[in-house]
Amino acid sequence: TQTTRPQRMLAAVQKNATRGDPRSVVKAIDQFCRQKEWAMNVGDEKGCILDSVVTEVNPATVLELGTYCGYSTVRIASLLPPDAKLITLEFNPHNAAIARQVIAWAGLGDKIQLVEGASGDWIPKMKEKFGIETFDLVFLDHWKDRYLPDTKLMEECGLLRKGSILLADNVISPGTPDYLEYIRNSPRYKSQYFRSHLEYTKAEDGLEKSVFLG
Ligand SMILES: CNc1ncnc2c1ncn2[C@@H]1O[C@H](/C=C/CNC(=O)c2cc(-c3ccc(F)cc3)cc(O)c2O)[C@H](F)[C@H]1O
Ligand SMILES: [Mg+2]
Repeated sequence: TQTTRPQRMLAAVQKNATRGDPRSVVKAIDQFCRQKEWAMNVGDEKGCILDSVVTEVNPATVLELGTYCGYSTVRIASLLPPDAKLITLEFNPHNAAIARQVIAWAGLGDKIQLVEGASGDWIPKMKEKFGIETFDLVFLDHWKDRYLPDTKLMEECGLLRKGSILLADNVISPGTPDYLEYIRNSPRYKSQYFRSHLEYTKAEDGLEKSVFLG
């Protein structure tokens, strides 16, 4: 029977990456996507920008919206300090099942909490379910028309503090026009665009980094 792309991506990790070595997992996925099949991971070029933001913020609490197969989850978690926690939300059960295995292969299971469910349902429960006060870093990479409503929801739920960083993928391709318009014009954020390319292609894309000013 036919396999899915996430299943083929996981097979590439299990074949080419070393257990317990997150960077080899990242490398195996990038190689798969360059040589075999394109997939919507943040990728190696934008991934370097992601790495530099994670390293600069050195977050104790991270929220990722949209796990997919866990590429950016592993990339972020591999750079976190010892007691840091990363919560990643994924509402497609098949994607979640693949991502759990990618995360396990990388040996990062104790740093990452993958929650199978929708951001809209889980953002309001972060405090009561996970004892999270606020997030130091949020990586937005789920449905592009949900970036803005979920950002407003995080504000309303008090999950952002003065200095919290939002990092949004795909603000050019596929694009998140309503989010960009809001975040760049709101007096509550200071934003910066990091120009790059759509993963594994020459098309333009970039990451928008925004600091919540409180
Ligand atoms: C809405 N709330 C959600 N809660 C939990 N998990 C969710 C939620 N919404 C989606 N998910 C989960 O998050 C993932 C969705 C990622 C969507 N990503 C993209 O579409 C995306 C698209 C391109 C792209 C660019 C050009 C082109 F020609 C074709 C594609 C590039 C990118 O880097 C992307 O990230 C996952 F699949 C979904 O189950
Ligand atoms: Mg993306």
